[in-house]
Amino acid sequence: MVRSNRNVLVVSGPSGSGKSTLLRRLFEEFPDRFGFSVSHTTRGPRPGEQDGKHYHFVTRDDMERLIQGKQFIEHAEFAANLYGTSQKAVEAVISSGKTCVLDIDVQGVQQVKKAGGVMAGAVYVFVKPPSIGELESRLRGRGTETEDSLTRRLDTARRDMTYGDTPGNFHLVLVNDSLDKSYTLFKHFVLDNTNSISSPPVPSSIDTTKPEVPE
Ligand SMILES: Nc1ncnc2c1ncn2[C@@H]1O[C@H](COP(=O)(O)OP(=O)(O)OP(=O)(O)O)[C@@H](O)[C@H]1O
Repeated sequence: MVRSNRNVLVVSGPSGSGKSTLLRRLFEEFPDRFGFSVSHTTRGPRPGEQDGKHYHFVTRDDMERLIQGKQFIEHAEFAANLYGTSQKAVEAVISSGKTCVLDIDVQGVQQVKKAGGVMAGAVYVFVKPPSIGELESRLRGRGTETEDSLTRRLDTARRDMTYGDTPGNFHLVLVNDSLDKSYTLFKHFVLDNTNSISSPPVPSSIDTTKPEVPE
């Protein structure tokens, strides 16, 4: 059951399912209500990137110490660098009066569910494509993938969809078919189910899962 903290919204789903597209619209429409947390990374800053704004830039030693101290709700290694989201970074968004949005992959979801602390009672949304074939054409259309990376993303997507479709893993499973329709459903679900401390999530007509998220 969602117990207390409705100020954290986790959005997950296969790469290319449309998470960024839906969240971009949400942030545009409600700039004061939602915020992303600032991640930590051990990679160096790129030109124009500011510490504390784009990332918290830290050494690997410092980051490993923080991980040992359970300061991170999730972390992962990409291209020989560590990346992660700290409890404090999420708290900072909530303290500013906003719902903190985490756009994370399924592995990240599995980690944050074990994190406790600021994640207790977070709301979980899974965005899925109408089909794997449609996902492939969107990823091709986005123009960001090589044949290799496309094959990897589609393999991962099949696994992610099994996790997303498992009852109890998400409060809302949203099939992103028509973008306007999906955005409207997403927006209403999110507005109804975040920043409201006392009541459990309202099941949506397209919620194929029970409103229960195992810890
Ligand atoms: N409902 C939709 N109908 C058609 N195309 C869509 C829809 N939603 C998103 N797209 C397109 O699909 C592509 C993938 O969307 P997007 O980049 O938002 O996915 P994502 O889940 O954020 O992926 P990643 O995890 O890789 O960042 C984009 O080109 C986007 O414009």
